[in-house]
Amino acid sequence: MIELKQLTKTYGSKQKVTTALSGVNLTVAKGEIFGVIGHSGAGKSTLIRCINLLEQPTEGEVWVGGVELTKLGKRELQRQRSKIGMIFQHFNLLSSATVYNNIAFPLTLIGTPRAEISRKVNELIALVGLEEHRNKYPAQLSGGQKQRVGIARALASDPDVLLCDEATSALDPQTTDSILKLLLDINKRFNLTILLITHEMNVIQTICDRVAVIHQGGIVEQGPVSEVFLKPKHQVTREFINHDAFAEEGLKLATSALHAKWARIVRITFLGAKTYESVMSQVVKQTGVNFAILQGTISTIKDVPYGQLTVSFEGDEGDVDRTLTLLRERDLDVEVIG
Ligand SMILES: Nc1ncnc2c1ncn2[C@@H]1O[C@H](COP(=O)(O)OP(=O)(O)OP(=O)(O)O)[C@@H](O)[C@H]1O
Repeated sequence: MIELKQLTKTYGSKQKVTTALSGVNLTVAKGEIFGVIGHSGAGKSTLIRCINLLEQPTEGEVWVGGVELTKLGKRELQRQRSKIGMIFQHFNLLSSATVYNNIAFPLTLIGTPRAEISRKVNELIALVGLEEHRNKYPAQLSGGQKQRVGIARALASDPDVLLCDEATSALDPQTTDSILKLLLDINKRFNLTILLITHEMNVIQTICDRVAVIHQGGIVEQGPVSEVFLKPKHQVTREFINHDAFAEEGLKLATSALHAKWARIVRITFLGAKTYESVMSQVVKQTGVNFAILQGTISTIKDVPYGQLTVSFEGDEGDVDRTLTLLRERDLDVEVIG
């Protein structure tokens, strides 16, 4: 649905050139929710603005819905852009227009008949749950309600693609959750392709199918969210996931407190239904080794459960090796880390 080929964007003049994007290749499938995560200045905004050509790429191609946007003239580009909705971190609403008129705005611009506008806007107001607020102005709304108006406005022209530019970054965690649920709902309901940029790992984990990590204008890692987050390869990805220095410190402390003279420290990753199975206890019963849990997480990636345990196995070396083999045979990912 979206394809970026060797996308490069530089700013500035010959004296001082800033390369915001360098040779980016990315493909987003129809109906997918694709997240791009990166630190400040990594190139996220530039990337998303290049997709609807709000920013003109310096080199490379942008394809949306099988059409190469970078080749189009002004009028045809305008037409294709109507199929790409966008929402923003600071909502970008018209402060002097009501909720109803903000949502109606794109339809009014293209001369849609009044009755049709009324039907469509009422439908969208119900979809985003703002029935009680239709005649209010943006200043009378909370952040979450403003973003709901932004989403309804973006959907007014029945887009195939929705671009989300840090859409929840200005919202508190609870409101963020409700907006993410709404995005997930419209993705499923309309099979809408969503590309979002964020610096929040929680956003990716909650709604994205695939993720790309952007650093210094290049994609350093991409793939299904579970793969990238459970087996991060690049340092920047690790920073997003491996989070707190506390986790590392905690592991060091736990390791130094181990009683056994000999222990093997292992990170075990469970994905899907396996997360809730009693595989560990069955295997250690069989091999007779002891274990201590040093660290652990059980959570979900989108709606798939996963668990990650750091465990120290103590006992006869051969028995511990057999334990690891049996765990691998039960399809768990087992990584020896110490
Ligand atoms: N209009 C501009 N003129 C010159 N340089 C720019 C311009 N816009 C962005 N840049 C530079 O391009 C690089 C990427 O910026 P961009 O805004 O895309 O990053 P970002 O990942 O979205 O950051 P943030 O999360 O802070 O918004 C930065 O070095 C930035 O300073």
